[in-house]
Amino acid sequence: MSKTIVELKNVYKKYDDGFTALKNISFKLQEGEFYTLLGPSGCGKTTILQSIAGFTEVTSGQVLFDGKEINDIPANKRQLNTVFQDYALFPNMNVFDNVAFGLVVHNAKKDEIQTRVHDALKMVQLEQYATREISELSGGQQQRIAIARAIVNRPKVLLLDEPLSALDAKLRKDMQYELRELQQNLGITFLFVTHDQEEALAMSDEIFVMNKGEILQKGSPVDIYDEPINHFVADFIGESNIIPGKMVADYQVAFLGHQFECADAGMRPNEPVEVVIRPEDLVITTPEKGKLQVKVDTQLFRGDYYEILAYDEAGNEWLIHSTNASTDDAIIGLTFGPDDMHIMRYNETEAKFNHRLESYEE
Ligand SMILES: Nc1ncnc2c1ncn2[C@@H]1O[C@H](COP(=O)(O)OP(=O)(O)OP(=O)(O)O)[C@@H](O)[C@H]1O
Repeated sequence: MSKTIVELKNVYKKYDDGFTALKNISFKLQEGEFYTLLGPSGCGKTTILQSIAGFTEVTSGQVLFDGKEINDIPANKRQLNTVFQDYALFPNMNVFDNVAFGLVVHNAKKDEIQTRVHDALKMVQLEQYATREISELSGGQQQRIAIARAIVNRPKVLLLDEPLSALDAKLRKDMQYELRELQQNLGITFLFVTHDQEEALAMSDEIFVMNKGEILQKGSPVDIYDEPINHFVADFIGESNIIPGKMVADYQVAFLGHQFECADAGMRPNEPVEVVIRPEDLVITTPEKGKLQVKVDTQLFRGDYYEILAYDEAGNEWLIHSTNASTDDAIIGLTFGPDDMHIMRYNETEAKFNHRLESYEE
């Protein structure tokens, strides 16, 4: 049974100018797991990290570490470390001295510093770079040194604020693999911040989706992708077609003048809903065989699939991923199964959504 290492209970943060950056944030981080705070710019991700790190005071609520409240414990006494977006390395020190810095400050013994710096550099595969100057390293190597510097103190929790955002696309992908592997090898809890949904889906055990100072949904990448709680989450996580409809009865939804069997239940008869269908779940067929007919507008070749943009008669936009090209202006049929549709209730909270899901899955 894993243990809770960090917990936020009903945390609010109001800045001096009166702006409320965090509204009633509660979550638990278990030991050894990889968590991601995901949301658009300005939603409060960094403010959460700073509240845990001790760089900002919360206005109300509790921050707990290992079961004890740490609201009044200064940042340098907290058993965690932060990796910043700009790495914050010391340019006038070499790699060894950068990584050793935290240990030197804590008056560690010389041979212990040697061993621990060596171990940390080995972890990030840069042990042969100890005497290099920071300016002689690539962006990816500097990133790894920043991580080595953070793990040398063997923190129980590592906070990472958009640590990959300065890297180019290819290196960023490589570093995603490396970071995930490093986290698994170290067994440290990672709390990672990003506004990149692909990065969050690829790396995390659990994602907290945020918007405007609130956590809208918590869950595994698969849960969040397959069962988004509302329009914002469905739209923010991956691409989706979101069509207004109504729930006729349990497992029966209607939209665009047709009724379809679906996999959702627990709503009022005729309740207005939104139907989410992911572009990769739509299959193109002839207009006669299709459950819906749409007219192709444009298409883009994306390497391993075509991204096809089409419109239905009501003017709704449909995004379709297909391995076959289509023809501009062609009328095509679309098919999809009951499990390819996810039904969202307007204004449903995460707690109510989970309760509804449990009630009909039992
Ligand atoms: N010192 C401050 N005083 C007033 N408002 C602040 C202060 N620091 C941050 N904010 C505001 O709080 C909100 C949340 O900021 P935060 O940096 O946590 O967002 P974020 O999700 O990390 O954004 P980004 O992805 O752009 O880094 C923003 O609207 C920001 O303008």
